[in-house]
Amino acid sequence: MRPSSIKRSVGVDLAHRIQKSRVLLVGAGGIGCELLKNLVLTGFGEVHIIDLDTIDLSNLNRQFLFRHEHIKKPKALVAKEVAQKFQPSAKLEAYHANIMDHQFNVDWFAGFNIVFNALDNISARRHVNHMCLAAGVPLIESGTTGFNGQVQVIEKGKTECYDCNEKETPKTYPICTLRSNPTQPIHCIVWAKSWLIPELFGESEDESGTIDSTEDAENADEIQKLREEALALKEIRESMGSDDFCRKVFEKVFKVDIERLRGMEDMWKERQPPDALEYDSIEQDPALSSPAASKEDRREWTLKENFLVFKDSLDRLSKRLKELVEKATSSDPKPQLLFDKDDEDTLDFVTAAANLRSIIFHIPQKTKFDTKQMAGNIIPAIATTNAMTAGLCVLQSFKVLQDDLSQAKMVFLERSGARAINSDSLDPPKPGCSICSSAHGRVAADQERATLGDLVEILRSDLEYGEELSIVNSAGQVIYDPDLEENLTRKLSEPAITNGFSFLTIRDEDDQDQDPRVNLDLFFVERQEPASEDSKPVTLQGTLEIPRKPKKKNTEPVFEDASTANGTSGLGKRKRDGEDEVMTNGHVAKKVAGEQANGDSDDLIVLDEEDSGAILIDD
Ligand SMILES: Nc1ncnc2c1ncn2[C@@H]1O[C@H](COP(=O)(O)OP(=O)(O)OP(=O)(O)O)[C@@H](O)[C@H]1O
Ligand SMILES: [Zn+2]
Repeated sequence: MRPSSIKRSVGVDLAHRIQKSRVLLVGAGGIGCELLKNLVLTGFGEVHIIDLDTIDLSNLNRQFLFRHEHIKKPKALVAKEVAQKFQPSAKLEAYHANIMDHQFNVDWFAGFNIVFNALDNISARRHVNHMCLAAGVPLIESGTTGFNGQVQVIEKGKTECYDCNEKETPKTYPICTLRSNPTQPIHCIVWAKSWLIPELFGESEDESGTIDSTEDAENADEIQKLREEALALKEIRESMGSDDFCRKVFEKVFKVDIERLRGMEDMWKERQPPDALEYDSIEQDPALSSPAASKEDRREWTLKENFLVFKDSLDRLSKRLKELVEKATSSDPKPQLLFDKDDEDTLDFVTAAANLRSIIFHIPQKTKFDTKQMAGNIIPAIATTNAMTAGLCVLQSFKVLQDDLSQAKMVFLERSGARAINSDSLDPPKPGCSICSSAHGRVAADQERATLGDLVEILRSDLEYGEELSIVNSAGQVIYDPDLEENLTRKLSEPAITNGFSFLTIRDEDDQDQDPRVNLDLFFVERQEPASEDSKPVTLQGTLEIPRKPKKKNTEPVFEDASTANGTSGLGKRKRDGEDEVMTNGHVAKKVAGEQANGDSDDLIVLDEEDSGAILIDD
């Protein structure tokens, strides 16, 4: 749009504010491409775009800034280049990087007037939420799932933050369902994707500690058997590349392991026992078929076709791993192949292996197309939902630029209700939210010298903390408390201490009658004044006020909402947690002394750790 048209549409004052603003767009995917186009055409003065990914064929149907010739190029750079053509005078900056890198520190965030989130995972969203709160920059958060979309305006101290409401936890499946007693196609798909592929081409569960027999006494025997099976597969893995590798794998997972399960008669009182497969009889079946069936992704494959695709994809993956191993030097991490829905070899392998297992357990098979959706946790992305959501983000940003938060809304897009677009008033911050009720400060630390002890000293001398304080890093690990003094001499630059120079949370553990302070999140930044010889290794930057913890809950709204709440939204506001439990960045803190704390393993396989749009399939 020409500047004169923008002025006519939104008025001179807002047009001026838009033109003067410097905004950050995080994510150049489905929503991000639409949003960048909107921002540029609306006349936003300066737009910075960040995305860590490169363009994939599957992005082209909706991420309209990208074309075939851009495949494998960085999304952020191409998005900038293409959007620049819409508005040659726009000032655009692109970063092919992870927004969670420590170079994008709180001072960098503070340089923007508004941040727009167009992300696809919870951890990056939470990170940007936290940085924006600390930097005091308004955030427009958005997301879509199929036909549903949501836009939320977040401002420190005025509205709920992204973390005020608990997020859905990822779907997990008990190990025994996956490994011994599958009853649904998804169980076989997750077995192939999250167990068989890692066992053959990645880190085996024995190395990663996925199975823990001590956790579950009832299933201890069965879990011990599963561990023995995994060890036997590890031995077979040694023969990768040999002529009989495929036969050995097949006979192990589709015959020997199945016969053992079939022998456990108690398990099959209520359902048909599994039927092991015979390699030779399938191979000798004269039925006309070939691995070319893998090209037919909408049709169910026959037993023989699954067998041939299994053999062929196992061979392709074995060759790929061999090449990686040959290229790797001794200092490189151990090469491995991981499942990726856009990687044909792993998708063929998962489809065929899952179907063979389904045949064994008398479970319906799935086509390659369906397997891709299920294994990739995909809900089809709808271009129109992304476009409408991106438009709503810009409309909400106008309220922020006009300092008129009382007019800003939580907006929902949905297809099922009476109206496609519904809105709700913004709620004030949740008093129990550990992210937005914290105080935020900045700290500079000399990478070479600064120790945890230096930081503790500054907290006591400059901020008058008492003895009872604890420090938790951004991974949720307690790195200091009065009983954990051994870390005091360790450098802040150690990953196990500061977890990548992100931020540390200081907790005042004094009793209630001592008027303890709220949690303090200290974000690492560059030193403002140049370091001199006598400058301390750790220095607090800027002024810092740390409020005292409220004596009783205060649920009064911070600002009045002038509008009437719209009750027609089927989505409604997100579930409230209503809990006061002190959590750090969503994790209950674990202590770290000496080496990095051991990750607690449980007897569940996580279907997808980070995904925000997981399909919900009941176990
Ligand atoms: N930590 C991060 N830093 C920078 N960009 C990120 C980060 N996490 C995710 N992104 C980007 O956010 C964008 C989200 O876009 P979208 O939801 O359309 O996902 P997609 O990966 O492009 O598509 P799909 O997942 O449907 O194949 C992606 O381009 C992704 O690379
Ligand atoms: Zn909050």
